[in-house]
Amino acid sequence: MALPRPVVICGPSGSGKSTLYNKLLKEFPGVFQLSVSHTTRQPRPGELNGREYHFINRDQFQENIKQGDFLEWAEFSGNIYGTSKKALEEVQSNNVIPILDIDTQGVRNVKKASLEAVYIFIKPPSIDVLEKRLRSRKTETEEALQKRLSAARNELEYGLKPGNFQHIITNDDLDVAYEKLKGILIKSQMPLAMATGSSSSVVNSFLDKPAASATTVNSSSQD
Ligand SMILES: Nc1ncnc2c1ncn2[C@@H]1O[C@H](COP(=O)(O)OP(=O)(O)OP(=O)(O)O)[C@@H](O)[C@H]1O
Repeated sequence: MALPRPVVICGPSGSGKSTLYNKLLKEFPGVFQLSVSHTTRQPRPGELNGREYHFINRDQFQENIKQGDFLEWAEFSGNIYGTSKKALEEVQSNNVIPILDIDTQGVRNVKKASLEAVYIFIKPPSIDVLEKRLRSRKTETEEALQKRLSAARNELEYGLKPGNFQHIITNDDLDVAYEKLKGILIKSQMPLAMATGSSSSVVNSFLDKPAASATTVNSSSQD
């Protein structure tokens, strides 16, 4: 049986990726699932192995990388994070559509693995708006915020380059951006059945369909 096509959601920190896919997960429970990454960092209080992350040690992670078990991996602040083929297949084998939240480096690597994914880039309306949103999220120190803004410029350069993503959504008005996301998923043959709430037909409608042609959609009202 063919497996559901993963949805790759990428965009600079603060562009609204998690806000958008969390709406999707909430509106369509059992249809989508976030793929659980592996990490060498220690679990934080309340985090469960296999739920927030698969927690493994560095030796094991490096061994798994050697074995080719990871679709993509990267090191941040002294810890390795990555998406394993197995984690993705586990979601797919339950006939659930995996969502991958990865950065542009991860996208480059996932593309090498020829994953038949839908690639969506979330773009902030501007760097100024991105900065405002990150500041009001109040999750970063000034230094971390500056790092994220500087990384954002590179992410945008890759994300907006024609051909790198099948779809680009400008996250201006959240509700409009979310409707655009759903529209893209419908065009990608997934959720004709979303309206019916039937997860199996959602997944079935998503199987073995050709990649949608490149589109750029904008959540702003002039769109
Ligand atoms: N369209 C929008 N209008 C206003 N605020 C928004 C919009 N979309 C997201 N936000 C807010 O912007 C902040 C950043 O969004 P979010 O945390 O979803 O970004 P992210 O891309 O997942 O970031 P990260 O990669 O750092 O996890 C959040 O506080 C969120 O509530």
